[in-house]
Amino acid sequence: MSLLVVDRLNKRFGGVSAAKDVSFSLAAGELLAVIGPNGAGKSTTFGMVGGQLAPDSGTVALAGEAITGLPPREIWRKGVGRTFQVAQTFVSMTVAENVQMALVSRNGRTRNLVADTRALHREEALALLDGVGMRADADRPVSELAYGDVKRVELAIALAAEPKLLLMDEPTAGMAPKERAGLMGLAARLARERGIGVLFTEHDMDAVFAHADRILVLVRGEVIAAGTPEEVRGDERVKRVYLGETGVKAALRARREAVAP
Ligand SMILES: Nc1ncnc2c1ncn2[C@@H]1O[C@H](COP(=O)(O)OP(=O)(O)OP(=O)(O)O)[C@@H](O)[C@H]1O
Repeated sequence: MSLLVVDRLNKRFGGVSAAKDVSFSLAAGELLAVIGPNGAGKSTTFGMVGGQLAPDSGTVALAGEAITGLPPREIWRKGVGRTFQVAQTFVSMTVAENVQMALVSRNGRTRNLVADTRALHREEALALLDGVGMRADADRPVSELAYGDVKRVELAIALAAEPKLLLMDEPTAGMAPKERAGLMGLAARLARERGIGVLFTEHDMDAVFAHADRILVLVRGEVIAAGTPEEVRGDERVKRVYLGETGVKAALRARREAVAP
């Protein structure tokens, strides 16, 4: 059974069709990239899966259960996590405390006493930080970290909720190219190891073609192509409207580098 099934979602904003019969599915442990030019409907599609936006029509099902139009908190409880929202970290707290807060939240305990949090779930938090290569920085305040390291901590925070599905909205935005490849590679490895389905948007085509199992191409709210990186790369319509010849060559190079031993 697919982990996520999105069936004919539609959303209009006034005269603009931001999503037109958008359908796709995603398996556990699979990475699906949603790409397309500015205004293609990527954020709208994410919002309808995450609960921030109610679709005009269509359905979203997670592990066979309808979640269409539920509030974001309810969708989160059912196992849909989101990464890379800046507000997710508390900069005055340490790296470990941030992850501990997420673990407390997952377990549904009260967050009233921050002092208690310092002792709770410490070992589990350290194990998660180990997984993202941030164990050595556990007791530093987040405010001291480099941007790329904050992103790693955010990934650990997202994993603390034990999501079935992770929504990653431009995870590498604002990062240097080398850091981008590292972060996406890490997210891909952890998702596959843990059987987490990942839906991500990304403007960096190198990151998309190197790490996505499948790619969905949106243009003006419509899915114009969907398939493996190889299929999408070879799609004439995609080449014409989006990637262009330069993009296709860059994509080929990124894929070669990612699969090289
Ligand atoms: N709240 C809104 N009110 C009115 N129009 C909106 C709203 N949200 C999105 N739109 C419009 O819907 C279309 C799709 O926007 P969306 O943000 O989903 O695109 P996107 O692919 O995420 O773009 P970007 O890559 O620039 O983030 C655009 O034409 C946009 O102007």
